[in-house]
Amino acid sequence: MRDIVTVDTGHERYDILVGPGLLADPAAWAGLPKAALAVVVSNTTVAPLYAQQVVQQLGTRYARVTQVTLPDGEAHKDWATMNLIFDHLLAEGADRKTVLFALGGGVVGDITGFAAACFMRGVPFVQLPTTLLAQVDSSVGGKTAVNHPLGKNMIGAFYQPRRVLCDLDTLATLPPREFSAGLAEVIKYGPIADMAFLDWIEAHLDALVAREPAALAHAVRRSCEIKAQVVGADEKEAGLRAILNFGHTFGHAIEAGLGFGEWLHGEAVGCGMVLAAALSARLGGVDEAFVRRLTALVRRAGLPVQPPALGAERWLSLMRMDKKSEAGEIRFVLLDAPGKASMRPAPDALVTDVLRAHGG
Ligand SMILES: NC(=O)c1ccc[n+]([C@@H]2O[C@H](COP(=O)([O-])OP(=O)(O)OC[C@H]3O[C@@H](n4cnc5c(N)ncnc54)[C@H](O)[C@@H]3O)[C@@H](O)[C@H]2O)c1
Ligand SMILES: O=C(O)C(=O)C[C@@H](O)[C@H](O)[C@H](O)COP(=O)(O)O
Ligand SMILES: [Zn+2]
Repeated sequence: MRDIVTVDTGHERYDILVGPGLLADPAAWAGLPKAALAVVVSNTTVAPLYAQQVVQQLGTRYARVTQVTLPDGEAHKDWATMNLIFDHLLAEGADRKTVLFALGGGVVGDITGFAAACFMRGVPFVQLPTTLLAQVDSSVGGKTAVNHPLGKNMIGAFYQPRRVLCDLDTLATLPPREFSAGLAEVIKYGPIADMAFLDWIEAHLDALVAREPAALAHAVRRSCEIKAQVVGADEKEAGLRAILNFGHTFGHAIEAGLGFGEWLHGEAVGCGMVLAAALSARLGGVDEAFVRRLTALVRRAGLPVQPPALGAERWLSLMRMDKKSEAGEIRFVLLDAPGKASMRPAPDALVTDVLRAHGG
């Protein structure tokens, strides 16, 4: 049993397959780009778990299959790690048709996608996401990047994958903290786009945490549907796509401010959504009851709701680095109403007041 969600940007079109057993299902691999060489990019944690079945599938379709194993962790989402992929591709005689397969979470997916965008000015790549976060968000939509010490995802490209295979079975080995981090991006889709989905998440959170297959399948499929629709309408974030950044202006400041890897991306986004909702309430978009509702859900998902105490000036300078800022003005994704969001500036005094009220 599998679901298919299609991303259509107007000039590129690809399928996201969602279901159990996809990595081992030959049908899921049919029709991928032809090449002499396929390269599986993974990391030291995921490769021992899943690379073998991927290599086995690819071995029936490509003359040669090689592997690059990257160090694990957000702290390694950088230029030096991406260079390991280029070193491998050049040493193995890769050409313009070589296909890269990103096997892992969002870190592997973002680095591999960016490497694919750059190598020989662009080679095809396929996303094989193995975390909840990667299945509901990062593998879809073509945002690829590495971090810079001064800012999150600062160097990157929009570059779409040829296919996304969300094998739900891989989620069985995910540590609970990482699973919670993925729930943050699932929850995100409710306040910004679909309040019925938020109701569903609240009602099925226990089933999700227990990783019940039907609940997981629905959460991944619905998340991908919402993301595919937004990306299809605004691939390069001219406007609408920014709603997918709800909670991220605060969240990325936490990640960069504490040093990448201290808080997980999903943890920072969960807390960031609470702050962004509180800021929205101060500006009249939602009421305090909605902020309490979202805070309770984020907490129930096992995510932090109290930001680190970075100090007002540090918060503001970190958030000014955000890619949505223009001419030094920070722009937040705020809720105009439950289920509806847009990008706007907010007065610094109000932002620091919200941070202070939450202990930041
Ligand atoms: N491109 C986008 O649109 C987008 C969207 C959201 C997040 N992101 C990025 O994604 C990254 C976060 O991704 P993430 O949460 O997947 O983190 P991650 O890639 O670091 O993976 C989390 C941890 O789980 C391990 N892991 C992965 N799959 C596993 C499995 N099946 N079993 C056991 N362990 C497994 C990984 O090795 C890692 O230690 C951040 O860098 C974030 O900026 C990008
Ligand atoms: O796909 C998008 O657009 C998003 O904003 C999804 C986010 O969850 C993701 O963390 C993304 O990488 C953030 O993008 P950035 O442009 O703020 O770096
Ligand atoms: Zn995110």
